[in-house]
Amino acid sequence: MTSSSIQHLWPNTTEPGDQTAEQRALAALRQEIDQLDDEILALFQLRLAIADRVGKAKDAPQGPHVKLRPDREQAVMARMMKQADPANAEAVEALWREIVGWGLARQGRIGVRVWAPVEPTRAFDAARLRFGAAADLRAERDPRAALAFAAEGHGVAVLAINAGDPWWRGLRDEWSTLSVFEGFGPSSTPTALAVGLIDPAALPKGRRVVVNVGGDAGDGSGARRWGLDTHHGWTLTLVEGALTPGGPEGCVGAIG
Ligand SMILES: C=C(O[C@@H]1C=C(C(=O)O)C=C[C@H]1O)C(=O)O
Repeated sequence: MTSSSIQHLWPNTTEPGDQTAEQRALAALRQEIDQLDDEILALFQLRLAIADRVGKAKDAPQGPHVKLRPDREQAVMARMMKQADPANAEAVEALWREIVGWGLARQGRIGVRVWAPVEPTRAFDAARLRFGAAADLRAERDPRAALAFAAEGHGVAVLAINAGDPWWRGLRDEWSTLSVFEGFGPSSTPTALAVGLIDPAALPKGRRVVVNVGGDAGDGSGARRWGLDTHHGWTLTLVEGALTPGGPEGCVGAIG
């Protein structure tokens, strides 16, 4: 095929002068996007390199904790959401979760084991949104296997709050090194919790998760409490207020 016949088939793609005003406007906008993409790419790669350096500056994995820092991630997300145009809030949240997820992956990809016997895709989707594409997500059939995975420091577990298996009781005894650091659910009352070997100092600020033996009398402070589950005298509760993780109140984490 000769070049003249190509010009004949696509007459408007040859010379800029042959383009319509609409095509020129479109090309100019795409050029703007290309330039922005170049800037975003340069900044993203710079951010990844800095996340790498942050990882090297941390104690983990020599220490007992995973490199994930929920309090820092909470602060990064809050800063971005405060500045974002409300019309873009959903897009900014999803994108920054990805950005932070890849920042963490620079320090070692995180494994996530999900146990959710009812509506497993819902918990899986929530975990994917929270930890991003960089995370290695897998379903578990047994909550104990997910907890063991987290307790061995390989990654974190996302577990449904399901009366069929009150795994959360174990956070007071055999899994006491693990902390709850995230809640997932359609409302502010979570239906699944994320647990991991999180440095207690790095737990998010906000509502505390409490596992109590022998009912939920409260601590007398009048702090608001939301009961999440009860099983044979054990309760799983959310409490507003700064209880100390590992303290006698039975505080096993925080979900912000
Ligand atoms: C970069 C860090 O490590 C991880 C990655 C983060 C990020 O990319 O912003 C934030 C918290 C950590 O989970 C950090 O701790 O600051």
